[in-house]
Amino acid sequence: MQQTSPGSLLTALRADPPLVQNITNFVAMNIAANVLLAAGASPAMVHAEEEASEFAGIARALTINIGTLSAGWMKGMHSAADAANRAGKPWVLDPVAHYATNFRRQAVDALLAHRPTIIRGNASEIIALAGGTNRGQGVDSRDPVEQAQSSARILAKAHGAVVAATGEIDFVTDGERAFVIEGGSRFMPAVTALGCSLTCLVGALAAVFPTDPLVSSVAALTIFAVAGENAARQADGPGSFAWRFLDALSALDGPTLDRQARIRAA
Ligand SMILES: Nc1ncnc2c1ncn2[C@@H]1O[C@H](COP(=O)(O)OP(=O)(O)O)[C@@H](O)[C@H]1O
Ligand SMILES: Cc1ncsc1CCOP(=O)(O)O
Ligand SMILES: [Mg+2]
Repeated sequence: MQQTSPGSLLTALRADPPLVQNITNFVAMNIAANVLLAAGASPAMVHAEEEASEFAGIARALTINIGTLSAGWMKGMHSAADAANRAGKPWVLDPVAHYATNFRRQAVDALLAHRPTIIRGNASEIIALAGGTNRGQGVDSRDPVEQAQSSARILAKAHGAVVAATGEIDFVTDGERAFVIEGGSRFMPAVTALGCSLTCLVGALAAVFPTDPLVSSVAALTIFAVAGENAARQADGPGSFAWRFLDALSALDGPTLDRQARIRAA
């Protein structure tokens, strides 16, 4: 097992569970916290403007998601992103349905000014963020990841961030290097907030290996791909898939992850 393989990073996460602050949405809070616990991390859903920046000083990584945005939450997001940057900690942006309304578009523009370490979105969100025409509907993607790859590369260069575009396959790039990760299950987009939960896991892996957020992002995407594949084997539909996914995440170990990983340079 290489020192930076997904399996070795999962083992490192379990050995020293990172505290991850998530400013996420009402839909995602519960499942995302359970996903982080099943993976072995310590989640904390902390968004109030009175404490968000103080907490960012304690946590090893921060994730910000605009899924159920309101004006009060924006203040917490800005102060937490500032605090994470000042402390040199990685933070991840999930621009949920940012193309849907002016409020969301403006919020994402303002958050991008804080220079996220990693941006994780579905294919439609990544295409739209780079100014392309997308077919997304609300929070749901309707574009193939293949079409988001050039957008992801453009965004990565423009914002100095790692950019992950997810869907049936996943694509991740820092603007120079790029990888495709295969796996997962058709049930995944049928369970709400799994993408939001993945964003939180991307934060957890960035905390474990902050020196190379592309490598840590590949690990997080691979963990989801392999756990999703394993959970789907016995799932009857989205309901049983959801609990089997948590079980598959918690059962996954480093060597198994590396054995099942399907990652290729792109
Ligand atoms: N059709 C699919 N087949 C396999 N995995 C999928 C599929 N659609 C999404 N996924 C996986 O589901 C997770 C969430 O991605 P996605 O659905 O793109 O995000 P979001 O929930 O933000 O729209 C990722 O791990 C992705 O690889
Ligand atoms: C349904 C919904 N509505 C606002 S946020 C949200 C959850 C979106 O989760 P995901 O982006 O992971 O599909
Ligand atoms: Mg999403």
